[in-house]
Amino acid sequence: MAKKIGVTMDVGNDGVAVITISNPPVNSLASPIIAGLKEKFRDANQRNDVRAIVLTGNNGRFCGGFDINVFQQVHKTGDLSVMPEVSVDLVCNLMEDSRKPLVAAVEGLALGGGLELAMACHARVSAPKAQLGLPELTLGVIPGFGGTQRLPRLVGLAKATDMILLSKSISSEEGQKLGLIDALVPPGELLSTSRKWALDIADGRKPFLRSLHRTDKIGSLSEARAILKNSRQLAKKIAPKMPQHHAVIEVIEEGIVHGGYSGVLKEAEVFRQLVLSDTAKGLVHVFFAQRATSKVPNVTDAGLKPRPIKKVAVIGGGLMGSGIATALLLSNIRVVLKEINPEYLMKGIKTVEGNIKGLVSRGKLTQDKAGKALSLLKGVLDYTEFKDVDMVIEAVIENIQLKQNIFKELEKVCPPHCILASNTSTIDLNVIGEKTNSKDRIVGAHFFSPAHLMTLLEIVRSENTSPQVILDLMAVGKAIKKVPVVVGNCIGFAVNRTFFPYTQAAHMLANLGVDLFRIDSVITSFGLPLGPFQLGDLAGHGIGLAVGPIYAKVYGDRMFRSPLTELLLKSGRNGKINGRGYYIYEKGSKPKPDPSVLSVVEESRKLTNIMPGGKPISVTDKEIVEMILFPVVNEACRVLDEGVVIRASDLDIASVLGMSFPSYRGGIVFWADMIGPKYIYERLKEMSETYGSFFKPSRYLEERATKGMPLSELKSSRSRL
Ligand SMILES: CCCCCCCCC/C=C/C(=O)SCCNC(=O)CCNC(=O)[C@H](O)C(C)(C)COP(=O)(O)OP(=O)(O)OC[C@H]1O[C@@H](n2cnc3c(N)ncnc32)[C@H](O)[C@@H]1OP(=O)(O)O
Repeated sequence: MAKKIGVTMDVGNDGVAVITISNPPVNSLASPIIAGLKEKFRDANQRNDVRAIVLTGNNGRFCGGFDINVFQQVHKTGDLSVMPEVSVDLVCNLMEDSRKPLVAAVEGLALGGGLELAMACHARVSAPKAQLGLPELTLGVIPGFGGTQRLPRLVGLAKATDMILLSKSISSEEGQKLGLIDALVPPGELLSTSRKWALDIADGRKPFLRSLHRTDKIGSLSEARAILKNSRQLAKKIAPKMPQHHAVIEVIEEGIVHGGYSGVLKEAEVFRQLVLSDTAKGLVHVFFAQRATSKVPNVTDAGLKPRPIKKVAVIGGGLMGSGIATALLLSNIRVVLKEINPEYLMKGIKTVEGNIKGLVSRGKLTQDKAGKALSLLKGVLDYTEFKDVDMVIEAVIENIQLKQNIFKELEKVCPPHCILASNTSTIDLNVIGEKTNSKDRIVGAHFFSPAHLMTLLEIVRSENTSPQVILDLMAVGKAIKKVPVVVGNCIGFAVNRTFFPYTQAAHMLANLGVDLFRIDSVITSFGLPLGPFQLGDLAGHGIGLAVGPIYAKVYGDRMFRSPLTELLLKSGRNGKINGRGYYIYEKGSKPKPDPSVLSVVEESRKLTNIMPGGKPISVTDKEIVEMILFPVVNEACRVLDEGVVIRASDLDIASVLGMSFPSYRGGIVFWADMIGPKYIYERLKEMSETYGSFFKPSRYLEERATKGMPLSELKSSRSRL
């Protein structure tokens, strides 16, 4: 059925015109909606039978904000003319300065431009539990319909800057306490109360308040300056690299110093600059890329419905298993945690308890909810409880035979509908299920550590996994607040496979004589939270040593065999776990670079002997970024070429959520396309001529570079999905 898009106006006998936005699913402000609003407000202002106006949204949602597709259009064309002129002629002139009172009837959500329209009304009536906020900064822009000026005038400067900088939504209940919402009424009374309110204003029984003209919540100039000083510090702390966080404070300040209207004009000017920034391009891409992951051909469009998953068994109470169990429990799913002996089981349960207590102490979970979550956990030592589980997630050590035996056993003890998932990060799913007749219900559920905090869930399908099983796991993933990305079966899957050259390249650079702490600092300046060496410390070098040969077996042609990890372990450094790696880890203080590790690096350099003429190479910071991240792009090309992901943007999301690749760079493929495949290809070619085949450009990259095509444009190729 075609979506009904438009703006309607119904004028009642009471003289109230109800203007309704319809643009499913969130009533976003697409160009025809904005044009429709202008037309209806003009009409309502001119008609003699209209005394007052109510603005609302269809289907229980007021408005999810400006249509983000328009930003994407601007990014593709660079043409700003598709951005409508709204903030003055619609929001100020036709709405706020209208002689006829205007009331917003809010339900469901009023976000971004949606809340901005509501704030331009002369009063706001809301149904309970509506979500109110200005999340524009998450898209690399700032509010553009006067929100930077009206929110401070309605809720006070400190609260407004907090909501805007942190893109934090509040409920309509909180909105009422703050003065953003004038009345809270049950949904059934929303329109009648709003109509009455509008007429009360028209008849002088209630005040005719124009938000932009208000000053009562702003305080003195010196108070305002003190608040803005704190905001600047907050922006510096939470988003040092984001231009929009700093720009929005300047815009708010303009309005405080020179008045709201001046602020509105500055807001429009700054908005136009920011919307074309690389940050906005990256963040808008990530917004759509994340939503695209929920569309999986032949799975989500096959007319299937997810089956309910009420009870899940987790095998293995180690770091991963207990993290997975925690994530499930927090979403009210019953969990059976299985271990092989009471000691390990107790340790697993304690870890789950610790995870949950940690959330309580950080204010992220109430004591009540923590108690409820823990009451859903049952520790077991045998398979009796498995007779009615809907899903099993195996999270034991990476041992092929052990996993094969477990799956063989699971086939016997679990009901036939039960999904059999493995949290393996390296072992082929076909091998894991080799000894079973249940290959259609075997699937990879690859969580990232710590599993209760990291949002990515790689759902790994083999050629035998059934669409129903994939759909069910996607639904569980969403229920436990993860972003599921469906990927194909290969060593390392999408994320670890794409990023295995990250550490390798770093080791090569260190062996070529570049200071490892400099490498980490250059990479964190680029935007990753941890450089490759600190990341290695966090994962533990024992793991690095164990998985190395597995990768070497399949990707050996492009591996740099570095002795560094082995030497590190020999010198008693396993990373954060034992307090020493490249850095020193002490409780309560930040990791400190350990200068004594340099002797280990020297030993490695002697063994590899790759420094040209025995002398350290000299590289710029830009070259360091390229030498570390272009090999990652090169592997991403292979992942795309082999069809390990459905679409390039899935790899972007996977890199952002699984590797913390900076979201404002849009993910690994988006970033590479911004630089241009040709440049990357040429640089890798030069590097491979100087430093060897580790850098050799892949066929896919070469082809894209020669044809001038972006990496993200997939041809239907050797799909594994
Ligand atoms: C002066 C110079 C000139 C200036 C002129 C310009 C000035 C602009 C100033 C205002 C700027 C803004 O408002 S910027 C926008 C601010 N708003 C936001 O950031 C809200 C973003 N949306 C969300 O957070 C969420 O989608 C939310 C609304 C809570 C609903 O969440 P749900 O989980 O229910 O659903 P989702 O899966 O996320 O979304 C359902 C579908 O709706 C789409 N969708 C959601 N919000 C959308 C939006 N704002 N625009 C387009 N599409 C949107 C998603 O892509 C999905 O599409 P499918 O995947 O295809 O189904």
